[in-house]
Amino acid sequence: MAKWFAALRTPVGAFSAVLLFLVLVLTVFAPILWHDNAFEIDTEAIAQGPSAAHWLGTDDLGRDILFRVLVATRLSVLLAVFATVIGVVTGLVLGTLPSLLPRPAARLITSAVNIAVAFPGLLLVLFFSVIFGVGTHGAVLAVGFALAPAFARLAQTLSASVAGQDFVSAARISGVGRIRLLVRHVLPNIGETLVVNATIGAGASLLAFAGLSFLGIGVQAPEYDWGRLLGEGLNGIYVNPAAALAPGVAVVLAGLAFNLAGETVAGVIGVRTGLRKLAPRKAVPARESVAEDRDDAVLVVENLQVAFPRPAGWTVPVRGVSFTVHAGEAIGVVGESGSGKSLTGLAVSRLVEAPAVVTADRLDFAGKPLLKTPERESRGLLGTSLAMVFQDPMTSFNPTRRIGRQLAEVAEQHQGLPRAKAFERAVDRLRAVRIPAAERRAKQYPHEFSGGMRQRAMIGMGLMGDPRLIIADEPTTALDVTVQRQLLRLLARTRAERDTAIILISHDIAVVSQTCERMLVMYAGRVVEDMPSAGTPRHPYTRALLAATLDLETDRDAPLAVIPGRPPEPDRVPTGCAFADRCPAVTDRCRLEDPVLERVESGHRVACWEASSLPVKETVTAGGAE
Ligand SMILES: Nc1ncnc2c1ncn2[C@@H]1O[C@H](COP(=O)(O)OP(=O)(O)OP(=O)(O)O)[C@@H](O)[C@H]1O
Repeated sequence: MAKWFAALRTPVGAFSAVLLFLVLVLTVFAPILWHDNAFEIDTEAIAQGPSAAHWLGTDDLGRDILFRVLVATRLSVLLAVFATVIGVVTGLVLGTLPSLLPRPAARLITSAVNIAVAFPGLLLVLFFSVIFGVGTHGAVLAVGFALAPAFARLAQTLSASVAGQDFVSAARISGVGRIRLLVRHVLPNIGETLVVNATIGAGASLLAFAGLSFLGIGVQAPEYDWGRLLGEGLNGIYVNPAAALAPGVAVVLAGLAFNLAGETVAGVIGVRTGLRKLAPRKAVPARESVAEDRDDAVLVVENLQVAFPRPAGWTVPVRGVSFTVHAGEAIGVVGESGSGKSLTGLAVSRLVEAPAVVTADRLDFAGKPLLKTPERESRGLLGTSLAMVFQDPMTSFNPTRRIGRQLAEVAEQHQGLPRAKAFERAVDRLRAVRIPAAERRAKQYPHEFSGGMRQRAMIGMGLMGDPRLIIADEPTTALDVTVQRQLLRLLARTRAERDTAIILISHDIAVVSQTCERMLVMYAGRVVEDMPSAGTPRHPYTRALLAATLDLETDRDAPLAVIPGRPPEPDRVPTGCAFADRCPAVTDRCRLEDPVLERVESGHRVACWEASSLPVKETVTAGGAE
């Protein structure tokens, strides 16, 4: 509810609410209050301009234009609403039927919808008007059915995206029928987006009605809506321009009310129809101590924050991260899901897009301050000197283009190599990452590669330039253990041969400690420990993470160690240390003050007030210190 109040306090939200309220009040009360005034004929004042008696003048029969415009609100709005309901229901049926019908019938419907979507809306309205006949009923059906294809396409796309989700597959496997699947699992998940689009569709149908009535094929006399009034007003525009302007303004304001209301609802429920620029949140949690800075630093990050706008304020999933990566160094970033590991990697690579806001006191890559360098220049630098390897090797490549060409594109773009030379280099890089029969493989599509080969090709793509840093975000999660090893070995070899630095983001603290000499432990958007992989952890969270890791020496009969509780959501981080609620060593100070990341010994920083008082050798587990 707070979100709705917050949305109503924004200028767009407040304006749309007031406008919509006015339109609804007029829809209900205008015909009751002013019906007689609107029909009263004043033979003394036929086709006159504005006067004290008739503020917007009179029509050919001497009827008051202002009252007629106000009374016409009901018919205009109701017609638009009816047509929208017809459009949404028909669209929903057409959009969801393909998932229920046998394949040939489904294809027929999908093709029909695709063809209908290709026609301009106005043409469809005119086409259906001819079929359903001139008049109010014909116009409602015409506008309604003309809206349907767009809704059908939207419903199809939305249901297809939901149908691919694991919970739908799980329901299907457990034997849930198609109709139940649709009603219970698919529709509830697409309802919000459809409602938002329906609100916006109502604005469009209001305009369509005005157009039809204006052309004389919509509402017929003696009934009248804004479109008819507009048509009549235009006949005498030189005598009384207000007679045409007033219904025109009414159409625009009511359309605006529907569209802005849709925009506001979309903002609250998270369906964005446009970007809003907001200033980043100011509040910064306790600054971490400044990162070490040596001559060979490839990346220096100081007080990095990533914030996302929400209707009720800002959520800051990365809250002031500082670290340095030196040439040839391998750093692991570990932490539970949602701790901000990936966002940190993406922010460093400048891949976090608006409306998110990335700020940092310092974000230097290869000596260049990325946040102050013009985008073109920083793109060029990152394109040749930074490589990213993502978790899902299938989505890392464009499925419609051959692997070799995708690699070659990097050299064409950033090094200006001609097409043939760039392709040669691509083959050479594929060979360097041990892709067998590289020349043949370069001509294949991503789906012809195995998962491990795709990841190696991704590293190959990074090697098209001369990377000084490779950021690998969970690169081995989707791979089996043997392929995982090969990939980690390839990263290690690349690092040794080229002095490339590596940031390995992973859930798996064991993989990180084997591959990297240093690790950053992240919790709730901050680095809580920065330590040598072979060192002894000081932070209770790192200790608990290690205790919860299984290895061959783990006692199979003992209960599994777990960290009690859950990390806080980014917009509900408590005051003080974010780990306090789950920490066995918590003190009053922890709940009040956020600990600063401080050096405890050379190359080891910890953000914990109790780090120095905890015995160094102890392992902290779920139940507390042992
Ligand atoms: N585009 C976004 N808009 C809003 N919040 C986001 C967005 N992307 C990420 N977040 C939030 O930021 C937080 C950190 O996300 P991030 O992906 O960095 O976590 P992570 O530590 O990499 O987790 P995982 O290991 O599951 O990938 C999460 O709570 C996530 O919901």
